[in-house]
Amino acid sequence: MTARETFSFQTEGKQLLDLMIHSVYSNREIFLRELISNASDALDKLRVAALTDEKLSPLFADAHIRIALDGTRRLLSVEDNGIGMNRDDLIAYLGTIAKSGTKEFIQSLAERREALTAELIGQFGVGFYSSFMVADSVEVLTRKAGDEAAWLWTSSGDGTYSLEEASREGCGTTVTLHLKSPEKDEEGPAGPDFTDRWTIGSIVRKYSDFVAYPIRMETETFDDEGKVSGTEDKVLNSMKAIWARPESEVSDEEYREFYAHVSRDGTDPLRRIVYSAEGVTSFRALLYLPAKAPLDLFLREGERGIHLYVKRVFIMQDCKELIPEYLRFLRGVVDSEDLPLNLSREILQQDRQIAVIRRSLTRKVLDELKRFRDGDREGYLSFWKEFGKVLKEGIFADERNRESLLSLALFCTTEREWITLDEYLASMKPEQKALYHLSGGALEGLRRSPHIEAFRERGYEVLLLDDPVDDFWIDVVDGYGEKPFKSVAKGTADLEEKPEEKAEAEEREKAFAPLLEALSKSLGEEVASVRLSKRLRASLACLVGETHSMTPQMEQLFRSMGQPVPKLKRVLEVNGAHPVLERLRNRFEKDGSLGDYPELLLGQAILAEGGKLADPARFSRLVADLLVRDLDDRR
Ligand SMILES: Nc1ncnc2c1ncn2[C@@H]1O[C@H](COP(=O)(O)OP(=O)(O)OP(=O)(O)O)[C@@H](O)[C@H]1O
Repeated sequence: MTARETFSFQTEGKQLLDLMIHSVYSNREIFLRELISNASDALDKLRVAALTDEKLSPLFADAHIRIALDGTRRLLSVEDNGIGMNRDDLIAYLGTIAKSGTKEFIQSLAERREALTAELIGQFGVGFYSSFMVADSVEVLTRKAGDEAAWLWTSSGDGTYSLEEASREGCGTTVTLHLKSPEKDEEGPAGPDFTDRWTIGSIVRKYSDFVAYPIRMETETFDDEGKVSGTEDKVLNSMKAIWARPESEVSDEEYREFYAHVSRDGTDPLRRIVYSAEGVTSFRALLYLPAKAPLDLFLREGERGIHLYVKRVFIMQDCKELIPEYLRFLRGVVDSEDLPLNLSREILQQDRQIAVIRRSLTRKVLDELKRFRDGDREGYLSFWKEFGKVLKEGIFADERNRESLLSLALFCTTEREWITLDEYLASMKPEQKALYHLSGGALEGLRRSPHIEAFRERGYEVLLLDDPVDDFWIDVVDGYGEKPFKSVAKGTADLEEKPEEKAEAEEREKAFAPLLEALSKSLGEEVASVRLSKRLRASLACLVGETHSMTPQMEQLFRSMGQPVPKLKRVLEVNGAHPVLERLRNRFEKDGSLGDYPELLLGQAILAEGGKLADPARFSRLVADLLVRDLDDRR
């Protein structure tokens, strides 16, 4: 036997424990749900391991979870005969927080010294550590399936834990909580008594009724006269797969609890999708739209939450193949009637039936989202604000459902907030030829951009695409509702002109030609060319891309990813009707000089679109020189 060793929790583990111990969280009973979920996961893991390892298969017998209570010593234990943990597992799983996102989140909470509220707890799975909300100390006695050695992990939540070799009959894990005494407990003697059988029974039924393994608890038996005659193990949960029951027979409460179980999210979901497909491929699905985006939504290794079952038997967690990447925020289960039980991750990728399930689920989810959009716009908007960015990835990636996804998207425009493309089309001017849009930067900047001036003047609404992902899909989509998409910051503005405007523009073109050529020459490699603008009204200058060129934001993104990108050259458009241009032309015609104006015009156009100057110090010097000259002139 090895001696007892003491370890420190990893920093974030300490911080999480600290938050758990010192926060008053009204819903502390969820610690039991967390322990039961872990036990149920451990049984799932053993069952799956036993499928491929013959030595383990006899171990998966009489799979169960057992709760034991001792009121005198204030003990509560949750025991399972699942996969168990070895020494390394204990250090890796109970000494560290492995989940990406959670770590950063805890750190930022601890730095801000923010109290752990139900809302915050909801944003990450509280897991095993939640035991410390109700216990002074916790013991974990565990033995990994296939191992002889067992281990005892103990901690009082004070920043350290200890490990020592121990013995345990059979594989599995027993988590024993030394419950806080009522005097030390924040809720005092009036709080729930977690050693009371009735209390525990109702907590189990409330949160864990559908757990697929029996949750047993020793219960007193009574003789005919009502006297305690002994004890026996009673099963507390119904074990009914919630998705296999008709929707009308399941209460909202049960659906909510199941969501908490599969998602480990403490916030109620926004909506559920219950789906049953019959035919060549039969399956049932119970999916949820979470209310809040998880912390790892944009991390490559983030969790993808659909669990796969075959004929009510758990097969695997986070089955990525069941839904497209852009629906990765969905949580829930899919239960197939036809797939084999011994599915491996490799087989999954090529399985034809999985592909059929994915197509059918995608269609169903998109239909449900349309219903959501039409039936509860406010709710849908809150969904869109959390997950719209992810759905928009689908516009790019899923050609088959592109039209549907476009119809689901909400946009802010120069005139309105959060409208659909159909709403945009419905209020379009009759002569308007395209769905105009502008991308790059934050909404406020876009709203003030010089590029939109002529469009606004004509009453054309411009879609403001402020998500970086917009630059990707907008390039692959031809149009919507038979109208093309057109950037107001690319190509020449093809706004129709009245005959007198046309004549005036031609006149101006001629008059400005020599100046434009000289400006273009002076700016050299900085711009593709300099031309008179049809889109500017009040502003002096702006930069526009070629019709199919990258936006500056995309250029920056590719560069930051280390990809070689040719330098983007854009056209400098100047406003011929602006007094500065008029005066510059006079000066140029008089003595052929341009002074610092080419650089000033270019810098000014970059600043107006919220861009970054290559040499801000130099630009600021040029402006200062200009100010001196102006002030000198006034002396
Ligand atoms: N009863 C158990 N049997 C085997 N392993 C367990 C058991 N309880 C916990 N573990 C291991 O410890 C890990 C950490 O558990 P914890 O409850 O903190 O987080 P989690 O279950 O992974 O995530 P969540 O935050 O979603 O609860 C688990 O992932 C699992 O590997």
